[in-house]
Amino acid sequence: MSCPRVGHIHFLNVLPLTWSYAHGADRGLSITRGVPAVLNNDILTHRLDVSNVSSIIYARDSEELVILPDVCISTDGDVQSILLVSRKPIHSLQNDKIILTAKSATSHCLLKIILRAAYGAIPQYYIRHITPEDPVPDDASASLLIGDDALWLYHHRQPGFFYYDLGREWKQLTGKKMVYALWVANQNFARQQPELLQLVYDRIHRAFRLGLEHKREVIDSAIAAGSPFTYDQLDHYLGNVIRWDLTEEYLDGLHTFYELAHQMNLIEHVPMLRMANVRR
Ligand SMILES: C=C(O[C@@H]1C=C(C(=O)O)C=C[C@H]1O)C(=O)O
Repeated sequence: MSCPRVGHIHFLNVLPLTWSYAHGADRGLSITRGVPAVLNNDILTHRLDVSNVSSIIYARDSEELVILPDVCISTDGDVQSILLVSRKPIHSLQNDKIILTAKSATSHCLLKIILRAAYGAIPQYYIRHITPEDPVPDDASASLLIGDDALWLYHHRQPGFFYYDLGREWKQLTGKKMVYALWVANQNFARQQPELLQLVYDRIHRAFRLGLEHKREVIDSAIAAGSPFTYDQLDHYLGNVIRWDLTEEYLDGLHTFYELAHQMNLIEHVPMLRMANVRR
């Protein structure tokens, strides 16, 4: 039996899973680590069987994919690690130049929806590599960062910039929860290898549970490995800010996200949320 090829976004927002993979939960899986933009591409080009991907990617290729139930990366309000850093207050952005991190897909759409629907702005967007040390290039008004870069900026704000948490902005705009990432499987893999799909699903669930049971050790080991955050910052971020449960309320938030993205022509249609057929 060949190893299922599984993608893993190695941001701190899935640290309990990363820790468990490093402690044996990766047995029998072939894991590829990467940033969302790369894994998004890898699942669509069939280089992976299952992956943690940007939630907007499912809507762009829903015929080819199924969603793993009960797991996602989401928040109810503040996210801390998806930030717009701006030289101007958000309500004064108009047709300004805004740089979007090259690592993301969902946050690009989220920002476009928020600026258009809440602030009436249609800026010019450019995708570029940006660093937290120099977040807003001289030729731009604002930048969008995600993941550990954004979390670092959230805790190390530089004077002269305005910071906007897109989880909070989304909640203000819609009143809903937001799903940033899903675990999806390629439809062919799901159909042809149901027992391997079940193995991956069970592994991911058990790995999250194990990582959360060892939360103190998980955070200590990240700090010992050089993570530039305090224990309390990560303790709060993991579980109080970032959530991993894909319940009805989160699915409702995801559906609203797809509807607004469709209204703005960011996706061709609002997809049906098709769940993989696994024993839970
Ligand atoms: C909450 C976050 O969500 C991330 C945002 C993604 C995107 O914008 O495409 C993809 C995966 C998530 O890990 C984060 O960046 O920390």
